[in-house]
Amino acid sequence: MIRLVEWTQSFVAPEEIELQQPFVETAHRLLEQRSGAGHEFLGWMDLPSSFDPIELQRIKEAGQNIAKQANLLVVIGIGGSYLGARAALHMLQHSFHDLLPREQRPLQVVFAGHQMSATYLAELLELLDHYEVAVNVISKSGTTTEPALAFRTLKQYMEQRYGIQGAAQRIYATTDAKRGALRKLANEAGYETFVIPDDVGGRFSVLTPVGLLPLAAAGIDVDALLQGAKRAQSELRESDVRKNPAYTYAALRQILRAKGKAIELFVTYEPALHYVGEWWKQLFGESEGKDGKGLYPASADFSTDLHSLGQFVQDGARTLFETVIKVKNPRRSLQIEEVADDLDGLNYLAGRPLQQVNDTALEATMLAHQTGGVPTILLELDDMSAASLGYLFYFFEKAVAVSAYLQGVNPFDQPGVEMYKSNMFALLGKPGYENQRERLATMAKVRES
Ligand SMILES: O=P(O)(O)OC[C@H]1O[C@](O)(CO)[C@@H](O)[C@@H]1O
Repeated sequence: MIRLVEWTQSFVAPEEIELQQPFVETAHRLLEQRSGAGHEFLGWMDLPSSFDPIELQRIKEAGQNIAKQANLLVVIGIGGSYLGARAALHMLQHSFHDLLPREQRPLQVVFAGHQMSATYLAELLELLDHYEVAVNVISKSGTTTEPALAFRTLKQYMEQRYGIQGAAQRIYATTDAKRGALRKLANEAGYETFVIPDDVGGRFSVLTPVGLLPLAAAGIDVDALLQGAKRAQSELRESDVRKNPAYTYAALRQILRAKGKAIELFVTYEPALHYVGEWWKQLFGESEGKDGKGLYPASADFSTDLHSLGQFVQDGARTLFETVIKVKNPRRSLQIEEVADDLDGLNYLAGRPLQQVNDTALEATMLAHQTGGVPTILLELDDMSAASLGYLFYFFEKAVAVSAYLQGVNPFDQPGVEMYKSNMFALLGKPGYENQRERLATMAKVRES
């Protein structure tokens, strides 16, 4: 479902990949034997094959229930508790889902809690009265400020509108089995709850209820998603770097990093994959960007961004390589028509599928960027189905785990995210952060002087 089609061999020779085999073998063993750094967070590896069928059924039923109760589902979460569902909906639903006639989109999903913008939240609140609303609040820790604040506001809205009991029947909480503020609140309020397993970190949680419940509510085939991931789980077991495309990709990235490429640009030619790029950025950024190491994960939508970033990619600082996703069989096709006057001079393309032009743009760009000193890794995704997306999720999860081990870091922690949070708590005056507040005040004075 994903194939590694080619990479720029003038930058990385096949023998260089083979030389990685002993290191890949070690990384593979660390994963399979569950003995590497962060091994307590390897639950994602078996999720597709070991998902509890009763729990899956409960998720699907809750999804159906949401779709009956509501025509608007507000999904509250951030990072790994947000991006997977958003990526899947954006890729699998109609490109103009929001514009479809009402009867063709029985349930609309919107997101909140993925930032702290008052404008965003206030304008969302303004619209809610026009819909029947349900809420899925998702937080593994239950303490993340952004979703917690959004939920405080939404909970109040729901209770005022539907009453405390009525609101409780329309609020679904996805969180830790036992710990955290959200678990406590959900238990006390009597919400239906779903568990994010202890051994699955946020950015690896798309195939848990975190991703599956909103997707089930939106009518996405979650069985197919899991089936695709299951296929990846069984096909990406091979320890040979030449035979396992996830490992070839991991090795290529690390070789390119060692050659001074500091930025990986995730490129798609299908706008529907835009949020897959956003999901991918968190997966790779949080897993690898630590101990002063890592590739900076960036993303771009081509050919759109060729007309904004293209100049830099072709000709700017030579610190980039690209990972390009080509969709082999996109959802739709469209033929370019011949017109009598040919005023736009495009008749030379008449009779050809528009997709052919898109594919040619991809090829032309790869050649141009290679000439400009930008290596490319080309991945091909079969199609834009739920099964292929499930495969893609698992492919990148496996790749990042091995890549991070090759790089010598723990793929499953994110210590660097904490500093902004604790600084913010100190500046906001949260009890317990008084010392830090003083330190920040001193820093501010030094800056002013
Ligand atoms: O689900 P939670 O615990 O609210 O965390 C959301 C996200 O925030 C982070 O902890 C980073 O701030 C991510 O790792 C995580 O995916």
